[in-house]
Amino acid sequence: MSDSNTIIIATKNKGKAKEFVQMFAPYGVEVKTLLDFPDAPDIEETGKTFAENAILKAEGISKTMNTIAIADDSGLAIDALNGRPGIYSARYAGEQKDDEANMDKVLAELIDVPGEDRSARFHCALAAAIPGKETVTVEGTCEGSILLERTGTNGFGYDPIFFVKEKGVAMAELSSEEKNQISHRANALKKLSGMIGQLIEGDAR
Ligand SMILES: O=c1[nH]c(=O)c2ncn([C@@H]3O[C@H](COP(=O)(O)OP(=O)(O)OP(=O)(O)O)[C@@H](O)[C@H]3O)c2[nH]1
Ligand SMILES: [Mg+2]
Repeated sequence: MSDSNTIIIATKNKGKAKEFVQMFAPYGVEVKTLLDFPDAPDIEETGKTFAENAILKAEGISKTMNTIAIADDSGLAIDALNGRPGIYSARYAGEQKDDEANMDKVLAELIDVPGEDRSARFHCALAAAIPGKETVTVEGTCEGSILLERTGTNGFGYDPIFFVKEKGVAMAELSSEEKNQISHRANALKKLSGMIGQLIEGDAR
């Protein structure tokens, strides 16, 4: 199905796909996503945690495509909203998964919340499913807060309204190289880096 230096990421999200392509490049690994396999099934995200959903997606795709698959389940947890949108981040403003509508909803909900109470963090769970082996799950976070208005044009999702504590700017003001060093996704992937060799298609079988 693919070359030996290829990893399948079980995502249909274009923003995530682009980041994984860049993050795996230093390992000499080519990334394929479900955007390359339009007939891949939609796996229902019925879990109660990021990790449960990542496992459902990784194992679902690994089984149907008979391949190693890594899935990402991620989202934004806002303290003043008791952790919402959390695992519902993609569809927060409705089934259409509209980033602009999702940001508008968050900004409206926080309209009366002052700066010091707008703390938030991105979460990312990655699950790596290898046929015949136990699925491995890792998690990463990125701390920050919710800005009063959109700032910057890079990235995807909620990046324009997320202030990155470590960098002192909006996530959408970071270049992709900068985001991919400090993001929740990058922090999770660092924990998988020791098993990249095993995850390359073909090596584990
Ligand atoms: O500003 C952001 N910067 C990020 O780095 C980021 N990572 C995740 N998110 C949000 O969380 C949802 C994931 O939901 P999710 O894990 O179910 O993915 P998805 O449904 O978009 O695609 P898939 O991977 O399931 O195919 C996404 O749609 C976004 O709204 C992000 N927002
Ligand atoms: Mg999803």
